[in-house]
Amino acid sequence: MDLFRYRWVTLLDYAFSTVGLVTCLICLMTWLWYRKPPNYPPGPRGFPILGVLPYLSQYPERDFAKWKKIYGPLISLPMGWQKWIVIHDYDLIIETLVKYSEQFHGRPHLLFYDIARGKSGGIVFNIGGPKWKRQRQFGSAAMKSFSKQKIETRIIEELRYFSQEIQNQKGKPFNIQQFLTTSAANILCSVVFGRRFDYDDEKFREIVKNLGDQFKLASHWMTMVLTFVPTLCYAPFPPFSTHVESSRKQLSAINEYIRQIIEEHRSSFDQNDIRDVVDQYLLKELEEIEPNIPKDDVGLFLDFFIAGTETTASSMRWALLCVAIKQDVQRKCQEEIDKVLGRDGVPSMAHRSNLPYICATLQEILRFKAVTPLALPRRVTQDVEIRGYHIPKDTKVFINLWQLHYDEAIWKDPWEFKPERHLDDDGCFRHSKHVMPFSVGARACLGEQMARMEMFLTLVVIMQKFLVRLNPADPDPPTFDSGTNGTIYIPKAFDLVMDTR
Ligand code: HEM
Repeated sequence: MDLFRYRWVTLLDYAFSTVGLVTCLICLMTWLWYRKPPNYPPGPRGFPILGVLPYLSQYPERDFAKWKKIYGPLISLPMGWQKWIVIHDYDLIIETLVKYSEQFHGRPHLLFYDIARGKSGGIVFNIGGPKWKRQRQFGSAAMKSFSKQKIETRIIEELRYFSQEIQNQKGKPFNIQQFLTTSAANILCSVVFGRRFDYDDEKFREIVKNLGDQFKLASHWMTMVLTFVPTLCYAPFPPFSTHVESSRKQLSAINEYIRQIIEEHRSSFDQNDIRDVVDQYLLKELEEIEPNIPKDDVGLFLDFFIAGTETTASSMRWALLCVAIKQDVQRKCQEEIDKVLGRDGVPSMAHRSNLPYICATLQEILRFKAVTPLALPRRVTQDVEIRGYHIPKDTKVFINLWQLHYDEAIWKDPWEFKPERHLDDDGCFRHSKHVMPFSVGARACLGEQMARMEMFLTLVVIMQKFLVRLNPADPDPPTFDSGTNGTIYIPKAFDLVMDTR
């Protein structure tokens, strides 16, 4: 009997001490969680471990903008275990990204960034520092070595094939996504690799599809879970392991494709005849200016592909959705083009000054439907003081471009699609520094000039040749809000009817 009682007492002792220990641990974790570093920017505290994640909707940039109204333009957020800050307002964006560009030029370690980064680090996902600076300088010089004129010629050439593909649809409803992505990928290929590919080239189609799938994967809810609770990536069972593995497989297929193109260039390389960006790279490699990049690493070229294809193609899809929904805007674009170019004139960048309404429409599309509402995340590379707040090294940073584009202090009726807001009283186009889809500072988009040229010429060609309508038979027609938010904000799939004018 005594032995029985003794066992019970011991068991109860164990139970009480375990509960006590767990309670202490939870208290300690909660205390650690709620303790902010001294002088840290204000912001919502969220829940222990999960931080503010349970509060976030599918539009985190809109949630952040609501918190900005409570806490001010510089807010701190716990996202899972990670500490983030969010920067709002034009002045603060310039102060941090331009004035303190050295401190704000890093990129964080995030799941898909780590997968895409490769051995050399590349440009887009590079964590920052001297390796990034060297590759960015090379990328920037290589792009500049192509005159605007040359890039323009390649874009116009590609748009001929593109228009033909659209004409081949003969006014039947179709999804334009694949054509826009192929066109954007081809424009990049002709500048970077010196060649384009046919729209029905099997291998190229597969690569373009892989690229699109990468963005779909990055927009998947699982990516959000793995990004903010990265330990789950090491779980050796689905869906965690399969999610990461699919991304790796797709990227390695694209890498292999690029590697082959570089090898072909290497075998026909002539330093007196530099044909494209790859040749520029081989020249540098020969001169041993870039000795730290392993010869088999194609990260830099993969970056151009990832950064330059889906962004431009999705921006154009938003553009077409906007003019399909706003037929009055489409009509004004067409009237202007008819006056300046007629139905058969070949458009060029020189026509820009005579096409103010087209320029205003494009700027409105980039404001209203920026595919990069939170730019790309940055990382603080050294401790820094901003407006009296202390931001420790390695803090992760969101730049809320969406809030700038919808700021009621800057824009009247920001929720309306109104190209006219970018015209002055004489009907001349007014460039706005507050429309910033390419971001600013040391890490601003390297392809801005090319993307702007591509979007301008593509919109002019489409408006000149086609009438764009939503599919009248679509039971669930797309709206301005039919988008999915992930690495970039892309429109959901929709069909268009495009009749020849
Ligand atoms: C409409 C189309 C595009 C948009 C909206 C866009 C936007 C952006 C944004 C927001 C960033 C991040 C900037 C930051 O960290 O602050 C970026 C980076 C970058 N973009 Fe673009 N981009 C577009 C097209 C292109 C094209 C066509 C290319 C290639 C030719 C390109 C190449 C790059 C590169 C290489 C970076 C990385 C820069 C770095 O980290 O140093 N982008 N882009």
